[in-house]
Amino acid sequence: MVVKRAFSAPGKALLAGGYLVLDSKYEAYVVALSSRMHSVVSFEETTDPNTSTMINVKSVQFNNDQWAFKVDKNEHNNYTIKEINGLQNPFIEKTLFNVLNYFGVNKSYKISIEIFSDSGYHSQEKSVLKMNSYKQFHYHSETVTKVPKTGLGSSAGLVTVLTTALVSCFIEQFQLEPFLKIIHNLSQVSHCQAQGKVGSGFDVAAATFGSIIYRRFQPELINDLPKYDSLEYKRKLQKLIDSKYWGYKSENVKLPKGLRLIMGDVNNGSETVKLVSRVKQWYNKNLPESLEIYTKINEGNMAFIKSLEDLNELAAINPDKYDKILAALDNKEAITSLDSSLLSVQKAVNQIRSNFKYITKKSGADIEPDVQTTLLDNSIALNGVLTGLVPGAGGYDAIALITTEKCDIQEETKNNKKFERVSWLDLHQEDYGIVEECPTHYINFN
Ligand SMILES: Nc1ncnc2c1ncn2[C@@H]1O[C@H](COP(=O)(O)OP(=O)(O)O)[C@@H](O)[C@H]1O
Ligand SMILES: C[C@@](O)(CCOP(=O)(O)OP(=O)(O)O)CC(=O)O
Repeated sequence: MVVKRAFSAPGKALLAGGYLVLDSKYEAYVVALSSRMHSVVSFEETTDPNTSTMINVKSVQFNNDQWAFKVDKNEHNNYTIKEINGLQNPFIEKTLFNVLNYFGVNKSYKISIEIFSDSGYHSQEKSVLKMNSYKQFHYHSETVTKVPKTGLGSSAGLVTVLTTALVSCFIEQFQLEPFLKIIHNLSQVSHCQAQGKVGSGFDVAAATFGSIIYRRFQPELINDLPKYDSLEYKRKLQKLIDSKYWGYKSENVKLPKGLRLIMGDVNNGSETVKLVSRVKQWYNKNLPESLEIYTKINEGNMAFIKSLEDLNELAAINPDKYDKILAALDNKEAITSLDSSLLSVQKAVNQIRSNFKYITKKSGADIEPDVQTTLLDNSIALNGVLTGLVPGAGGYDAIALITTEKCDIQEETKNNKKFERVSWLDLHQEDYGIVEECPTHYINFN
């Protein structure tokens, strides 16, 4: 019998906690985005148990990209994954490798997985929009590695949603909720291995759990895994996923009512690795001053989180007052007349930005370069914009704004030279991480 299921997982924007989140003593504020990665999986047991499991993965939006993986066992009875045409996609390969070794499945399967990605992840230039009554996706004429990315975390979304699809094949009567932790832990392992580095993992955590306050796991958990082809790999992986203490925090949050996130895509290509290494170098060479700067940024991050909580509370206990202060923001009345919790958000962001500006000057890492400062300052002056910052590692890639829901940024910035480099992405913050979707919503796109 062929079983078909579908899942999706969101993209991310790290609003507070960039760089600091690499150290587990600091917390970060991560927003999940409405741009999602989707996987539709069909699986069946093969009638001949001696045939190898075959897993086909298709990403039709990217010039019909597809990979065919044959699953075999090595001399230690661990699973090996080989793309039979020599095609590369480390994110898919590592995901299959870890899920199969974790479950140690004994039967043979035929598994087909289709990947779809929402438009926010990639530049839509030279693409064609196809749709059915439920969903719409952009189709590109190039393979996935050739289409410019916007930096919303396509690989983290891919790994998370693919892990979910595979886990659903190997657990009878699979439901998401009880298995979210296993999915998260497996996805972190595969994503780090495919990236060749252990980052903070905030992107995989947001893909799994949605908008969260995040504190990382210890990188040694993943770094200490033995070599892929070793006798120990499977057992150590199972132990790591099931019984090691990970210690990460993923506490669900949402932006206050009436406020929304707007992402502006400025430039292609992320420089995260280079930026992180420059900041680390600066940090280590400049102790204890660098610690003081981090402490000030962390105070700003915590004040940012607290002021958003205060706004959530105000919206609940005094909705009339709350609506009035948001209305004031829409008309950009004198800033001083705004409520103290709105001012607190702005003050917290200023504290974060000014200290990152300092690091930018001292370290040579362009976290908030001058062009981005100008763009942010111009954006913050617009009606309905509460605050803005460079998300994640910063750099020239993107800006993130918190605005009122009424704010029509497209209209306000239309034909304005100050904003000619920005494309406002059509997305919003989303509470949820992985969700189950209906497989019939992914057919007959025209
Ligand atoms: N829709 C997709 N289908 C197949 N692979 C994808 C898709 N989206 C992303 N990937 C994989 O993720 C890689 C991009 O990951 P990465 O460089 O980490 O970018 P991002 O910052 O968007 O996560 C691609 O080269 C590809 O291997
Ligand atoms: C510096 C960081 O704390 C944040 C980087 O955030 P981005 O959103 O810029 O990341 P990428 O999508 O991986 O390029 C590194 C980390 O947390 O791993």
